[in-house]
Amino acid sequence: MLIAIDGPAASGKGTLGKRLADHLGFAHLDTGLLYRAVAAVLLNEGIPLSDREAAAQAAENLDVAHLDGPDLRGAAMGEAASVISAYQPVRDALLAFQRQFGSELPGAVLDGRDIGTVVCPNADVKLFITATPEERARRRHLELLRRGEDVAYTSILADIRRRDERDMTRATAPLKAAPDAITLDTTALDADGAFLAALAIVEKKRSKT
Ligand SMILES: Nc1ncnc2c1ncn2[C@@H]1O[C@H](COP(=O)(O)OP(=O)(O)OP(=O)(O)O)[C@@H](O)[C@H]1O
Ligand SMILES: Nc1ccn([C@@H]2O[C@H](COP(=O)(O)O)[C@@H](O)[C@H]2O)c(=O)n1
Repeated sequence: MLIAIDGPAASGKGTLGKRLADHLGFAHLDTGLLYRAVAAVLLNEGIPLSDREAAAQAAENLDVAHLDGPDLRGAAMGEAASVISAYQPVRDALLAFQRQFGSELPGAVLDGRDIGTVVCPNADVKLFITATPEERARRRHLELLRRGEDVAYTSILADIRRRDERDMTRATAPLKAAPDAITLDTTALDADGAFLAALAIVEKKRSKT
């Protein structure tokens, strides 16, 4: 079974994806980490994010075995990832790995921006996770504070709005719900509530197949 989760920044896709995968015994891929890792190569080597060729090359040579490290999860890397993810050759270079991850396993959960629309259009369950920008900024603010990054709430909110706008309006694989996705607004749900609501959708689908 393949579960596709899409949604805007800090909506809780990764948290939900991991929790669903752990509960169901599935593998989980946070595809945002792929774009963050490509951005990290450029930033670490002092290459401008506007260098499309260097970004494409970094994506082609990406070592997907090393997608960890606290730096990748930081605010600056999210912003940089959003810039290079708009380049078609970068997306092309990362597509095969994502598709393969989903198809060769008995169960997988992938989360990102274009999973239900481009990467796994035939996913068994498609979820589009949302929350208001203010609530998402509140969550990200708490998360960054916990990690020792003292960024102002207003700056995080502006960052989230800018990233959403860029991700939704880009020409290639824009962030949007697939026509057959179920939208889950988690503004008033905590992480447990979001998990239970998503699990109910998955279980309903499983009982029919
Ligand atoms: N329903 C929820 N209620 C409150 N906090 C939540 C909820 N879901 C996730 N969180 C918290 O919000 C923060 C952002 O969640 P998460 O990283 O899962 O979002 P994301 O959509 O994967 O973000 P990004 O797209 O930027 O990678 C985390 O600190 C997480 O613990
Ligand atoms: N399938 C995806 C996943 C991510 N992106 C881009 O990467 C940025 C960072 O992603 P996070 O989920 O880690 O926040 C994001 O803003 C997108 O621009 C993507 O294009 N497609």
